Formats: sequence, C-alpha cells, structure tokens
Amino acid sequence: MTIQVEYKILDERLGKSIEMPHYGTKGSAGLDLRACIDEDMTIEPGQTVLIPTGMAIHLDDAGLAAMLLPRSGLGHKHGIVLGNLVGLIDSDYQGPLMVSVWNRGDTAYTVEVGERIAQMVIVPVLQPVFTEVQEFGDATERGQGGFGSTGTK
Ligand SMILES: O=c1ccn([C@H]2C[C@H](O)[C@@H](COP(=O)(O)OP(=O)(O)OP(=O)(O)O)O2)c(=O)[nH]1
Ligand SMILES: [Mg+2]
Repeated sequence: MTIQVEYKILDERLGKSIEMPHYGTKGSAGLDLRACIDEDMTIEPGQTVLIPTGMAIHLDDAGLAAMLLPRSGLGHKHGIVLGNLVGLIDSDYQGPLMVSVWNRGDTAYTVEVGERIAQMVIVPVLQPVFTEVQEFGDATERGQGGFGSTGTK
C-alpha cells in the first residue's frame, strides 16, 4: 500500500542547491534530512543547536508518526546526535521540521550547508483504548520484575 504524505518546501534551496530528502536505497528505512542553514555552523562540544530542514510535512493520520533519529556515522564518529535523543513528529503537526543537533563529543564539529544531519523514519502508531483494572486479567511469569531482574548473563 502506498502512503501519501503532503509536504511543503519552506526553503527555496531545497530541491535545487540542497537535495530533497529521499530514500537513498530501495530498502532504506529513513530519509536523510538536510541542514537548511545560511552558512556552515560550528557546534562546540556540549552545545545543542536547532537546525531547520527547510520543509514541513503533514502526516494527517493518527496511525502514523515520524521519528527523527541520528545518523550512525555522525553519531558514532563525531558525537553528533539529537538534543532530544529522538524527535517525534505528530501526525497533526504542520510546522517546520526542526532537528535539535547535540554535539555530545569533545571536539567541535562543523555542519555544512545542506549536510545530512539526521534521518526521518515514518512509523505506524496505535492509540488503544485504555481500561483501568484492579488486577490484570492474566498473571505472567515476569510479574512485576524489571530493571535487570532477569540478571545479566
Ligand atoms: O525533533 C523534533 C521534535 C518535534 N518537532 C515538532 C513536531 C512535533 O509534532 C512537535 C511537538 O513535539 P513534542 O510533542 O515532542 O514536543 P513537546 O515539547 O511536547 O511540544 P508540544 O507541547 O508542542 O507537544 O514539534 C520537530 O520538529 N522536531
Ligand atoms: Mg508534545
């Protein structure tokens, strides 16, 4: 099934001097989002900056969300991850897609104009009806055990 999602271009360079986000390979889970900044921007160690992607999307379906995730290479090699760890885009959000970029490393990193700074994955979402109970219907083997209760080995 093909899912249609509307988008707006908010930065006129997008699709021209700055490439439009797209699925890079047939099996790509995410589209890389590009830094629509006026000039290259150096992010100091520990600093967090909000970077526009130059576009807006409207998912328009409560059964969908978009997640913004770090790119592996930037995160692992340069410590460039997201200030909110994961960005969650609501299906009713129509504003500019922004990426909170955090330099968690110990060296400055310069984001270039149009650089791919994060990736966006469209995911299905369920909004169940929650029912309050005094006891859960089925007791499980795990019960209330959590936070390492099963050990480490
Ligand atoms: O990395 C992000 C995270 C969020 N958003 C936008 C889309 C999202 O739908 C909206 C609200 O995000 P969220 O609900 O995570 O933030 P909040 O702090 O709870 O804000 P709000 O009170 O507007 O819901 O901000 C982005 O553009 N980039
Ligand atoms: Mg919110």
